[in-house]
Amino acid sequence: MSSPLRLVSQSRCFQGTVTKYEHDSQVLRCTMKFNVYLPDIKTGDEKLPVLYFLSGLTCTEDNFIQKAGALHSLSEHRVVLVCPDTSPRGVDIEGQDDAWDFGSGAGFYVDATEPKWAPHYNMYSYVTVELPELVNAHLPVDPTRMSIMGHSMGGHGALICALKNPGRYRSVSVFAAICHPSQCPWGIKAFTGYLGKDNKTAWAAYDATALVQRYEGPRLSLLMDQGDQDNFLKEKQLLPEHFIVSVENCRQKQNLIVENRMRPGYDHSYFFIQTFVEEHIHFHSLHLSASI
Ligand SMILES: N[C@@H](CCC(=O)N[C@@H](CS)C(=O)NCC(=O)O)C(=O)O
Repeated sequence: MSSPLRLVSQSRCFQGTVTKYEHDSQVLRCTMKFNVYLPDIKTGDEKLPVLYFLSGLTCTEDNFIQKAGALHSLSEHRVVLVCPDTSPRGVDIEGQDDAWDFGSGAGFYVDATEPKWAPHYNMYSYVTVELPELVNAHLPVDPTRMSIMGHSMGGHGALICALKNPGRYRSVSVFAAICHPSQCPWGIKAFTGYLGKDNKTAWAAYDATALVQRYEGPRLSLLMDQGDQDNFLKEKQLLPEHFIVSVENCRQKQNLIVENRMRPGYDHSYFFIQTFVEEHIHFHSLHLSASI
């Protein structure tokens, strides 16, 4: 059987390769691209741990892999990186390109229920089911050693993927995550559009601050980084303080190992990510290599 993954481009980088693939997504009903960094495989049957990175608003599969400076560290720690896009592409939905914070480039990692968006905007199922199944089937990764990280909207995505799937991810880390989407302008706009204005139960099911309070599952390690000069923090788009209060109120808080860092002077940009990304890769590598 031929592979569903079509090779778009490939470049060597440190002791490994960056490859862009294209495939026909069933859950998004469109052609999607994603990037993979694969450290060199030493023996034929070797399987490496895998880290998913979810990007923020306006991003594609390229931002993190090109701008974060993470590949040297991934090569050293021998961890595979998978970077998906942030929304369905090339679909025909009226208004999808009207705003930078909704529609194209802003899928918000939910499965839409509003009829206009539901046929395509299913980024939650894409990043938690369809993409990992493809990666596990066609790349040399160990499906039992999987972690997730993200930035901004992708930080929200990483948190909900981990919290909604206890035990699936070994660790989760975020840069400047949208932590309480039900109560910030970006999240309210996205949830209203994709899930419906009055569907507050569905909103809570995709909201890290609501989900973490009810978390029941094995120990989960979370690393959170936030710059104190981040304009979106000042505009109350991110609300990490709400998430931390919810962690404190979780009945099983002994199972949530949260390290929350405020970084003086840093903003929301990839310069901030570059500064701390090695610490995140090291954090994930420890969890991915631990025997459990
Ligand atoms: N639309 C605004 C803000 C978008 C923005 O800051 N996006 C963040 C994620 S929320 C990002 O990662 N942008 C892409 C980049 O910096 O490479 C702009 O373009 O200035």
